[in-house]
Amino acid sequence: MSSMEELQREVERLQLENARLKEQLEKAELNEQLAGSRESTDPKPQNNATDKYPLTLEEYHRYGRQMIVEETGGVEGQVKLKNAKVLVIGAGGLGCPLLPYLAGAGVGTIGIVDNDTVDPSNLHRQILHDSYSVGMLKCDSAKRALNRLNPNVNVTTYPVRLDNTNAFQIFEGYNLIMDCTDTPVTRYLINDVAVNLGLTVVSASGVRTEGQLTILNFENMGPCYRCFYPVPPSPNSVSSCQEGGVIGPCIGVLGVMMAVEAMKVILGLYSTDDFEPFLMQYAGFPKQSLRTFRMRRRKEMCAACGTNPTITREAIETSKINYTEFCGSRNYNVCVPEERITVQQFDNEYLKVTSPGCILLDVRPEHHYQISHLPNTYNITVKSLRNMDGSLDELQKHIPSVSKDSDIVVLCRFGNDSQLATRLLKDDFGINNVKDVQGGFFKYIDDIDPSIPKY
Ligand SMILES: Nc1ncnc2c1ncn2[C@@H]1O[C@H](COP(=O)(O)OP(=O)(O)OP(=O)(O)O)[C@@H](O)[C@H]1O
Ligand SMILES: [Zn+2]
Repeated sequence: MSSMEELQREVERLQLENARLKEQLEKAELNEQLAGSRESTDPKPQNNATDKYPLTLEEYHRYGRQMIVEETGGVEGQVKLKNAKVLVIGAGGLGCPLLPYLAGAGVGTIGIVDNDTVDPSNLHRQILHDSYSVGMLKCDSAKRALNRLNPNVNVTTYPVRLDNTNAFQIFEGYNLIMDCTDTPVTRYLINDVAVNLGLTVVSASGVRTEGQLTILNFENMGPCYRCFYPVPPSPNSVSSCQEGGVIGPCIGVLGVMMAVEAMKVILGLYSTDDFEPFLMQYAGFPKQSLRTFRMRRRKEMCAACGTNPTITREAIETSKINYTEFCGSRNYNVCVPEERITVQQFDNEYLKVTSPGCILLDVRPEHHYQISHLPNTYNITVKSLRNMDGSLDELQKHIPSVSKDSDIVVLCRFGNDSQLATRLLKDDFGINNVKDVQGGFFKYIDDIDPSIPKY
């Protein structure tokens, strides 16, 4: 392990320790407050739970509307919710709508894992946070909101990145895991740790206008994530919210559906006899639709939950299982340094002076281009370029002046797609003088002209 990794581990260990100590302090303070208020105002508390009434009067009042729904099992169900310990990983697009419904329903203990801080671009969908929590740890912001919603709930925060070394320690003590994260790397890790500990996982994901939801390793007998996806998706096919965008209420619906499934698991509405593995797919656009597919049972050969598992606790904790390697990463670095220019060079050599015959090509999707773009640029996406199969005639339909001798500078959002486009233009179209702008349009905005809108 490099010294940087060691330092990172140490920082995470201390953050965990810090979270635990803060928790203890808060509990001690709360107990002191309660003792004080009992002494002064209520020497003989009337509303404590008893054998006859297992909930406090306040709890009967608070949860009355859901207790009278027959499916919840009334008071018995409410006690199950109170005793439940649910760990939510990710307080983002899924975690934000999920968490208040868990707290509101009276789930007694909620753990939240997230190392990220609130960014203004999160707020259209991560509505547990608000404009005043920008810059705060999402864990702290979420905890503050949940405490206000329902002070009966015990909220523990883990402001760390979940990884091979801390996952078992964090999961132990919880009876249900909610996967609200956004990358295959973390999904496989959560699955494998949950399988090893025999924990059920409610898992969802979504991007743009759609998403999906399932229950994994139900009661340690249902199929796991690896039964469904033994090999990870190609890194090029995985799109994040940052790249693909996301509609707030569409991902919100999935977070809320996760809360429904969590309640059903806790209340015992699924049993090992009748649980049928499923995958629910939701689309918000153009018409809202919800389809549920029946899935296969556990795979005997599954590396995690099968009869001879290779993904053991030891293999995970000693990092024999390398999730980043397993899931792979995109190879964008397809241009050599001579094919790349900095945003300063771009500004000085191409924008400030008129270089005759030079073509500026922005390869972002059209609706991105419409939000903001530089003057005198053409807009053709990488996909469209690829579909032209290297035909200069096709390219001339969009850029009439283009020839094999043209001078082309390519620009995209972050400087990844522009490299792919540079390769296509040089290798497939045979245009010799093509350069890509490192860091893309956003780096240009950051370093040269911050008055242009960024999204
Ligand atoms: N391994 C992990 N450990 C802790 N938190 C994680 C881990 N993986 C993902 N998360 C958290 O899960 C949340 C996922 O939220 P979401 O998918 O809405 O994306 P985001 O990262 O908040 O936003 P954007 O993709 O727009 O930058 C994030 O808050 C992220 O920090
Ligand atoms: Zn499996």
